[in-house]
This record gives sequence, structure tokens and C-alpha cells, in this order.
Amino acid sequence: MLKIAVPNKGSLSETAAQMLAEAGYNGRRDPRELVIQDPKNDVEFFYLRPRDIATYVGSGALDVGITGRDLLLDSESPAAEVAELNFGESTFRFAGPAGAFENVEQLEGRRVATSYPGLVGAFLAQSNVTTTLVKLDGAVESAVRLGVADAVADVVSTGSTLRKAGLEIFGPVILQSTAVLISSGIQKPGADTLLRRLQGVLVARQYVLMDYDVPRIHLDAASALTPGIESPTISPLADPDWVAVRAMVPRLETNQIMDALWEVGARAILVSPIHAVRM
Ligand SMILES: Nc1ncnc2c1ncn2[C@@H]1O[C@H](COP(=O)(O)OP(=O)(O)OP(=O)(O)O)[C@@H](O)[C@H]1O
Ligand SMILES: O=P(O)(O)OC[C@H]1O[C@H](OP(=O)(O)OP(=O)(O)O)[C@H](O)[C@@H]1O
Ligand SMILES: [Mg+2]
Repeated sequence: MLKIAVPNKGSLSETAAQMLAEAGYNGRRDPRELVIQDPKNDVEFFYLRPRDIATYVGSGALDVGITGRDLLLDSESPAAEVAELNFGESTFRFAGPAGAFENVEQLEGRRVATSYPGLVGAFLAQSNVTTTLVKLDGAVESAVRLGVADAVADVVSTGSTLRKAGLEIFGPVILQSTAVLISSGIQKPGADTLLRRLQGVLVARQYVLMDYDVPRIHLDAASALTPGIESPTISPLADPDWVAVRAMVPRLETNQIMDALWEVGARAILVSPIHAVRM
């Protein structure tokens, strides 16, 4: 039975659970449940703190897991990143009081607060900068105002938490993070199926199905707008001068593509959601 680690709390937990449900796996109903078996799919889910997931997977106690790339690197676990999961996107940055710092070298001899001492320590060492790391559990943005650190290094998404704390980003991007699927490195039955199903969920979310009719003489122009993944499906219509076309198109480009198709003579343009995909 494949043992899968899933975040039990925090920013990643809801989307991770939703993706697994869309991928056809059983989820937990009670948020206090720690382990859930899904015998039909021959998998078992362990609900753990996202920060601990890389440790469990890296040790081989669990086979695969969903966590953040920043947490994986911070843990220094030997678990390997298998795929990006297109949620939980953030950057990891240094920040300090407005105007106080311009580059990472200016942190020499200063105090830097972070919940990611492994990640930040490795980055500073690589940059040949010696600092005192102040290890905090969260809300690190308050550390400067409260006088326990001169700067912070933390997860930034919209930047609003930093702004509210009167801090400004400076220096290089420490890391671009995203939710990732990680593996112990030992190939277990079911791991490939999990990956394929999750990738199917990502594609189903990113694409819609577009159908339209177009005069045969304009087919090349229309097909160029909707090349699909491999190539569009072209079907004959009762009227020999017209054809029907079906292709997957990126969800975010739906309206621009419909406008452009209309311009080249396509009509009866229909868009439908994709519920599941196996590429
Ligand atoms: N605002 C955010 N936007 C996107 N990703 C985030 C955000 N905050 C944290 N993350 C990501 O979530 C993961 C952190 O998991 P963690 O359990 O610490 O979540 P959290 O939201 O900080 O929860 P908590 O602080 O309540 O424990 C990291 O991979 C981090 O990059
Ligand atoms: O750039 P923003 O969109 O403001 O998001 C970034 C903030 O979100 C997370 O905080 P969280 O709410 O998880 O609290 P924590 O610091 O206690 O973990 C992260 O640690 C940052 O503080
Ligand atoms: Mg947090």
C-alpha cells in the first residue's frame, strides 16, 4: 500500500486535499483524523505538519508526500522533488526596515529572523555572509519592530504582511517556492498512478474544451489559433463546405481565442469544462 503524506494544516492543506479528491482518492471527513486508508486505490494517507513531511518521506517511513519546496530544502531531507503542483506559489526573500538594507552583504554581523534556518543559513553561507540567525516559529515580520532582529527572511506572496510590518524586500530572491510532490526515491507501486492523476487534475484545471464550426477554406487559420495539445480533431459536417473542430485551449485565453476564431469565420463556438484528463 502506497503511503502518502498530506499537509494537515496551513496554506497548502486545503488545495492539496481538494486535488487528491479530484484525483479520485478518499479524503478525511474529520479534520482530527491522522490516517485514512483508501483500499480501493491501495493507498494510505497520513495527515502531518507540512514542515515534517519531508522528514518522513526522506527517511523512507512514507513513500511520497505533498509539501512546499521551501520546506523540503529547509529540512535538508534526502527526499526528492518529483513534480510541481501549481499551487502554494511564493518567493522567499530578505526584508528590512524601509531603506535600511540594499544588498545581502549588508547583513554581515546582523541578526536575521526566520522560520527557515536551514534554507536561509545555506543561502547566507553560499553568499559568504555571516549573521546571527534568530529562529522563530511564525509571524517573523514582527521581529524587527520588537527588536529581536535587524532583518527577516520569510515567505512572500502578495507582500501585504511585510508592508503592514513596515518592511521592504531587498537583496536576491532566495527561492521560488511552490507546492511539490516529493518521493523517498524508492519506486513503489501506485506512485506513478498518483503522479499521473495529479498531473491530470492540473491539466483539467488549466484547460477547457473548445468546439466550433468553420468554413473549410478558413480551417488553417482557425486551427493555428487552437493547435490543441497534439493537434485539433477535425470532423466533417453535413454541409461539405464546413468542418467541426475540437481542441483543448488554455482556460485563461478562452475569450481572446473565441474573439480571434470569430474573426476568421468560426461560428457556434462552445466552451466546456474538463473534469478529468489522463495525458
Ligand atoms: N501566503 C502564502 N501564500 C502561498 N504559500 C504560502 C503562504 N504562506 C505559506 N505558504 C507556503 O506554505 C508552506 C508553509 O506551510 P505552513 O504549514 O507553515 O503554512 P502556513 O500557512 O504558514 O501555516 P501556519 O503558519 O498556520 O502553520 C510553505 O511551502 C510556504 O511557502
Ligand atoms: O505576502 P503575503 O501574501 O502577506 O503572505 C506571506 C505571509 O503568509 C505566511 O504567513 P502565515 O499566515 O502562514 O503566518 P506565519 O508567519 O505565522 O506562518 C508567511 O509566513 C508570510 O508571513
Ligand atoms: Mg505560516
